[in-house]
This record gives sequence, C-alpha cells and structure tokens, in this order.
Amino acid sequence: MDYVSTRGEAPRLGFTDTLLAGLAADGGLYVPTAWPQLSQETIRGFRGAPYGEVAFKVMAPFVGEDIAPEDLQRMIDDAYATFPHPAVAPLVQIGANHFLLELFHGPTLAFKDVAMQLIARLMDHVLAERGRRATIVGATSGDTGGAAIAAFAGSERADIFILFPKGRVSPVQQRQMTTSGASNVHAVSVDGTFDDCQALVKAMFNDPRFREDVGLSGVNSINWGRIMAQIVYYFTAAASLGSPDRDVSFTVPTGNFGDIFAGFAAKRMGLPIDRLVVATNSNDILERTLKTGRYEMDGVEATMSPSMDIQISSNFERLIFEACGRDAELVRRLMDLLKQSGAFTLPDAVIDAIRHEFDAGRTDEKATAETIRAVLEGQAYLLDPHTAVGVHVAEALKAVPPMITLATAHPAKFPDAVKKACGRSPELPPSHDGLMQKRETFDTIGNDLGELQSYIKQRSRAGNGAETA
Ligand SMILES: Cc1ncc(COP(=O)(O)O)c(C=O)c1O
Ligand SMILES: N[C@@H](CCOP(=O)(O)O)C(=O)O
Repeated sequence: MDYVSTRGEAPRLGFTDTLLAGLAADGGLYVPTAWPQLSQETIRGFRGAPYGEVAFKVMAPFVGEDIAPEDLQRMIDDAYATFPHPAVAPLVQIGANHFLLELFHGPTLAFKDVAMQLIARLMDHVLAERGRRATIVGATSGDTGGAAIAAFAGSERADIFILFPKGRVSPVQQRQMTTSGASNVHAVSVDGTFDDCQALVKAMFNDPRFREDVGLSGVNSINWGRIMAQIVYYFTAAASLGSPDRDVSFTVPTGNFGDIFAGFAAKRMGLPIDRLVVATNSNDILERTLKTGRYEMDGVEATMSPSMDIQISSNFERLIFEACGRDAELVRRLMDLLKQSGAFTLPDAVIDAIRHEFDAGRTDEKATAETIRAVLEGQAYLLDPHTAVGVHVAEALKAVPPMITLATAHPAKFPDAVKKACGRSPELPPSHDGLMQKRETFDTIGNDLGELQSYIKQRSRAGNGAETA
C-alpha cells in the first residue's frame, strides 16, 4: 500500500516510510492511495473474535508487504497485552439504544494508548531493521503526551520530546508525562496553548534541515499509523452490535479530528455506519464549520475537557481531501488561507458531501457537568468530561439508533472536574499507585521555535538519522 499527501507535492511513500515521516514534506497529511475493502462476510466474522485478530485483519492491508505478517501479529499481541481488560475496548450499555465504547483500559487511561502501544512497537521494529535512531516530537493537550511517553519510555531507538501547554493539562495528565524517569523522555511545558504546541511541531517538520539533522518523527494523529490503529475499534464495536446486518452510528468527542476520521476510514472500508457525529465542547470550531461551511478561528478557552481545547483540527484536512474528490490543489489553497487569515470557506459541494455523512453538536460547561451528574444518577456510571461531551451531544441529536459514543478517557484523569460536577471523586486504578507522590522532571520554554530546536538538538541522540548498528 502506498500513501499520498493531502497537498499533493510530497513523494508517494510505502507504509514504513509513511510511519517514520509523520507529516508529509509539503506540510500535508498522508492518506492511503485507496481504501482497502473488507467483505460483509469478513466483518460478520469479527463478532466475538479476539481484538488482536480483528486488528490484524483490519491493519494488514495498510501495512502491505512492508512488515512480515508474523511480526505484525506479534506486535499487535504485545501491544494489547498491556490492556488488562480482556476485550481491550469493551462496550457498555447506558441507554435503551445507547452504548459506550470504553477506550480507556490502557496504561494511561485514555484512547491514545490503543494506537500508541502499537506505534511504538512498529517504529522500534522499523528503526532496528534500518539500524537508525529517531527523534520523536509530539504536541499534547493532555492525553497523547502521557500515552506516547508510556509507550516509548526506555526505547533504545528513539528520544521523545513532548510539548504540553503550561497550566492547561490536569495534574494526573501532567504527572503521567513528567514522572517516567526514563532518560530518552523529555517533557516540555510550553508557555502557550495546545495549538501553539502543535504549530511548533508542524514548523519543525516543515524545516527540512532540522528534520534531517535530528531524524524527526511524529506520533500525533498527523501520523497515519495512529489513524490506522484507531480504525480497528469501530469494527469490533459495530460487529458486536450486529454489523454488517445492522447499521450503527458513532458519536465522537472531537478535537484534532483523528478519532472520528478513523471512523470515516472504517466506513470507507465497508463498515455500514449510518451517522458520524462530531461532539465538541465550547471550543466549537468544527460544529460551526459543519453548520456554516466556514472554518474560522476565534480563540481557545480552557474547559473541563482540556484535551479537546483545540482550534486547529489537523485531521480535518484529511476529510476535506476526501470530500473534494482528492483535489490536492484545493486543499493547499484552503490551508494557505487558514495560515494567512485564520479562516477558509468550503465550496458548497465539499460541505454538502461532509454533511451527507457527518452531524455535529456542542456542549457548554454546564451541560457537560449536568450530563456527568445525570448519568451517574440514572445509570450509576461515572463519565469523564470528554465522554460526557459525547453523551450529551448523542442524546440531544436523537439519531437513528443504535448509537455508540466513544468513551475516550477514564474519569480519574480529571478528578476535580468530575467531583465538582457530581460530588463523586473517581479513584485512579492500582496501576497508578504513587503517581501523585513521584518527583516530576520537565523543562519550561517559551513559545519560540528557535529555542525549542536548539533544546532538542542538544538532547537528541539521533544526529542526522544516525546509524546505530
Ligand atoms: C480524552 C480525549 N477525548 C477526545 C479527544 C479528541 O480526539 P481527537 O483529537 O482525535 O479528535 C482527545 C484528544 O485528542 C482526548 O484526549
Ligand atoms: N487531545 C490530544 C491532542 C493531540 O491529538 P492527537 O490525537 O493528534 O495526538 C491530546 O490529548 O494530546
């Protein structure tokens, strides 16, 4: 399988090169040249199958011949052995026809672990085969960072630098990033928002000299490997509710649009999904875009669902590329407008194509808190604030059932917000014993590309994509 950039000016790459590249050299995002198709019979066979078996069948066509099948299966099995729940991503019913897909059973209690545990293994495998090292740089609004650090801590092939917005992540999220103690891990608190952190990461990818010098790789959802691994749970969830003989819809708490784009990819591969619902908090740029056709930044505010406090939703670019018939020139023009003026308007045909498959809804802080309280009282189930955004939007929409809302984080990652909403203080699982007492190690730097690049150069051991034997 080959991959092309949404902006059409970067080289076409195979799977492993795409995995290591992260962002395309023209600033675009890689997508597969064609969507692999899974037959109805194959999807039916997913009912009751182990997660690792489904994961292999969904991902193998994207990997192609770049990794031997037995190596891919072994890495999948190792990755999901880190999830104590036997189903990996279980479904829980919370209403007559409303289900939660619990994606928070991994090492850092958020959906990011599902992809990150596999990506770290895939990258290590490829780097070892090539006898080289990589410098991984990532931006986080709270969850990606912890998951990436848990997955890469101690890696012999990669140094990892995670940028998080100072004072805008929860204490649990921060400590997951700052207490690993691993010498290849660098947690960096940046004086700015998540969007600033993400812009710094993209600027480093757009600097060919720096990219080459440090052997730059990325693990944000700009990396195709992240999306690929997130497609799997759409299949397992839908199949367990009767797919392909019954349509389902998904509501996805959304920020960077990676998770819901994975649902779109599952649909393109043949999974019968009725509606894909974007759920946002008061940082509602995507909800406004679906309503008006205009993508327009207007500042980001801090909410109780901090991981979704995002304005520049990277993967929306992948959706535009698909919705406009893969017109890379149009994507380039829209992204230039975004950079120059903070806004762009989608052509009518593009927004119509998006509305054909997607709905969107938003919450505010009050509705999110009320949803946490109501679901605890009604169903004795404690939601995290991100999942509560999804549940609120799903219930307000009254879409044709069954509806599956993605439960993207464990409530114990956000104990203050949850306690304030419903009076109950969620407990961290035993895997996190002592986390809040551990010594933190991190550096703080300004929102300054030059400062960050020299910080990374001084600490990276990859020098020129260096060979390691
Ligand atoms: C808990 C949680 N929910 C939802 C999201 C939004 O997911 P995405 O950025 O893939 O849209 C994030 C961050 O990515 C998150 O950490
Ligand atoms: N919400 C994310 C933001 C980064 O998203 P990613 O999926 O592109 O890595 C976070 O928790 O860091």
